[in-house]
Amino acid sequence: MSVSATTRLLGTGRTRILDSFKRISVNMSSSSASCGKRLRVLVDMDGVLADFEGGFLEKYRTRYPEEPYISMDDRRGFWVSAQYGKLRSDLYEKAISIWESKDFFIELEPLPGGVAAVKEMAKMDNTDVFICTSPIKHYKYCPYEKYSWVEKHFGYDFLEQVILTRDKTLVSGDLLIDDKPDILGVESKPDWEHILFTACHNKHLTLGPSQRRLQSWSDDWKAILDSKRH
Ligand SMILES: Cc1cn([C@H]2C[C@H](O)[C@@H](COP(=O)(O)O)O2)c(=O)[nH]c1=O
Ligand SMILES: [Mg+2]
Repeated sequence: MSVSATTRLLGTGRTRILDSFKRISVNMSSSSASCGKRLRVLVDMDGVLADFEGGFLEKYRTRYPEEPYISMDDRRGFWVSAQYGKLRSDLYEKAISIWESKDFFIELEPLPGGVAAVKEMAKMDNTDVFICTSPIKHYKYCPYEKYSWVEKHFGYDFLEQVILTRDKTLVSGDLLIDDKPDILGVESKPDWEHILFTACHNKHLTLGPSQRRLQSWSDDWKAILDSKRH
């Protein structure tokens, strides 16, 4: 057999061995997650830790004082822009102009109890917490300000825990605490259980029998975490 054929054969063998190792390690990691060695919690940012709706309304009313607005009580549906667009078509762009502006994301106020809860979660035994948040495509300020917001409220070291993605279905975890009712992406069966965090736009929705809510950070988030530990 030629040297190159032997090298190819050895290469194939090595690839097979590496593949077997990968399969074993993937199985080990998924089984250790399911027997609860470490719990991985993904926590959304806008509408869960940062007050996107409150920040939006305040800045929209300041910039467009003559225009109609939608109070928090009247908010329906996840997309603010869609509801403003239904109110009057040109308000769609006006709404978007608010969160595309400099300082919108960094100036969002923390929602009550969220920062303290996540800090506490991060200190719990066998628990990994990540802030999993979707940046807007107008990327001039948003991604930078999302990192800055985490540094401002959690400290520099917590930047390790930030996941910026527009597709949360690709992220693995046991729980995703998120205010968006439908979290869709390329993965049709994400690993995580979605816990719907109550917000002005979703509080009227009736959930399916197996779906769970976290009403606020005063609600029993520890019980939800414990229910996923084995
Ligand atoms: C309401 C609303 C939000 N967005 C943007 C703003 C945020 O970057 C994301 C939501 O992120 P999350 O991780 O799901 O909280 O969406 C938007 O583009 N249009 C809207 O109406
Ligand atoms: Mg959100």
